[in-house]
Amino acid sequence: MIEFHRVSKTYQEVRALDDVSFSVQPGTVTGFLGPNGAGKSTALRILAGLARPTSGSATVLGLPYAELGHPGYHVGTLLDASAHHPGRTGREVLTLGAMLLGLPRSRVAEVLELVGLTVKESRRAVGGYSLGMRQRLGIGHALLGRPRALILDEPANGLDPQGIQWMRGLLRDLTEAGCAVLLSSHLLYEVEQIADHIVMIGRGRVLAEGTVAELSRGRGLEQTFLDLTADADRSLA
Ligand SMILES: Nc1ncnc2c1ncn2[C@@H]1O[C@H](COP(=O)(O)OP(=O)(O)OP(=O)(O)O)[C@@H](O)[C@H]1O
Repeated sequence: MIEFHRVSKTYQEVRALDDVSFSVQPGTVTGFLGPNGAGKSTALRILAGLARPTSGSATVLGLPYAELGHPGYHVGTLLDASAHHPGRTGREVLTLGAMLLGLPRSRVAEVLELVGLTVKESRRAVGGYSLGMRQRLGIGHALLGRPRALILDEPANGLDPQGIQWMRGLLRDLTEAGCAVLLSSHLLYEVEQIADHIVMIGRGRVLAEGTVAELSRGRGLEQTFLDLTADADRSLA
């Protein structure tokens, strides 16, 4: 459902992505893990049509994002939880999103409930939201059109343990309904709790992919991650 095929991206001197290929199947959560600067956001931005690959292709439902008709009905994106205007209320942000998609206002109330924001909170300006509340709002915004694919950049940032548990439940419900979820993080523990499948990236290259059990190799995901990213650093030093 989500497919990266030999994607490379170069910014002047920096090779942010180097021949990246992997796919995300319907009904699964894929955790996209990598240290700072590994290329995660670049890959997700390319998938969401916000940056062009230097070569290769990234598609959702077989098409590049820009070629999807009514993308909000197919793909939900959360790339920056702080992207919304700080002076707007959470309810206004969702209402504008619903209007753009031609959805009834009743969808706003449904989404608020889905992401656990109260009526009172929804009437406050987003500038006064905690990071966790902004993440919930951003996830709600991504879900407005009931998309079949979700792209989430660092959605666990700022969520407390209850928030992580809530997100795990939400993503489980979505994947049971057939949704494909790609989420990036450098928070290993959170990804381990949430993802069915993991793609590890370092220095713009896919270092490994598989289930948590496969990648843990009996020594834990964290050790695998540290070893692989150190090897990638050494090979490019
Ligand atoms: N617009 C840009 N112009 C120049 N270089 C960029 C640009 N965007 C990203 N880069 C570089 O590309 C590389 C990958 O960055 P990217 O933000 O994709 O990594 P990341 O894995 O998301 O990191 P983090 O976990 O810190 O958010 C970095 O070296 C970064 O400096």
